[in-house]
Amino acid sequence: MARIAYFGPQGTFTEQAARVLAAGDELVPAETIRLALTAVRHGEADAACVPVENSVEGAVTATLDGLSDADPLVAVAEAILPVHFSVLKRPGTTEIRTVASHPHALAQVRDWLEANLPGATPVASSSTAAAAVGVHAGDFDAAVTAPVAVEHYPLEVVATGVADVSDARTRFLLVRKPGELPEPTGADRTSIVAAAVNRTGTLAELLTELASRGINLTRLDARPTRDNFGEYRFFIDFEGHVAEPRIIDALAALRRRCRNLRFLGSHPRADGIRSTIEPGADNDSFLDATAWVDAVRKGDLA
Ligand SMILES: O=C(O)C(=O)C[C@]1(C(=O)O)C=C[C@@H](O)C=C1
Repeated sequence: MARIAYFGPQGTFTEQAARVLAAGDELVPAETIRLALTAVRHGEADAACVPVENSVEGAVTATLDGLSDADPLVAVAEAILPVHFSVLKRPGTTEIRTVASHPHALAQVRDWLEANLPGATPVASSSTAAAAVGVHAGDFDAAVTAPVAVEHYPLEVVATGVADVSDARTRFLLVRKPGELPEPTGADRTSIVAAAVNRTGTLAELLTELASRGINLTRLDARPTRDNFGEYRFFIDFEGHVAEPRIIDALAALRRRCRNLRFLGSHPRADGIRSTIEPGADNDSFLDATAWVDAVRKGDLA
């Protein structure tokens, strides 16, 4: 049985995602995203389940930074879960003055809190479940949590189905040390992090390498390189799999252009959306073009 570290403690949305991505495996909570990733790097876990992007609040920066620093890890699977929160309080609490949660969660219920708990001060916690632990310990009056949290902590439900945006979703990754890649399915996502040299037009040039090969982006985030103020690295997700000739061609071109390029994985998309293939940018066209050049080099064609 594989050992899967997840961003915990028990009762987070990430635990729910881990149950989808690693059904039947041993799930081990880690207090932070960084610790979940470190457990894999140190060989204490075979894989880690971490949140990567939310449809309302955007990138989970701790995951992006955690994947681009230290030893490489690659994503081998993803899950997308709907995100509706429960608000829980300590039994017997009559006045809610503080309400705690993960910053991503608080950002997704701002309107609800303003309308329903206008006097309460929002407080950031390391995860939604950590907020529930804090309420139980008496540190806060209420917590914004995943619906399953109430099964783990002896708290009282104030409200369920709380979400400012009704179809909010979070995407989670299962990451492991580089090794065998998942097979291509035609509905795949590839992720990279690219640091380009800091001069006019470099980001446009990187994106053009993808666009000119008909590769559709699914996400673009920038994070500071940290060593030089004003310099960024770009997290780029796009349709396709590293086993495909069109993607191989694009990655080789990016490798030439980047100061630093890290491959973060190719895996099936949770939503099953198949790659958009532009005319002339299908894999057969790339194979045919390479075969033509080979024939020219051998003197068989001109
Ligand atoms: O705290 C949790 O329950 C998490 O799994 C983290 C997280 C996030 O990072 O976005 C996951 C889903 C929700 O969007 C809120 C919080």
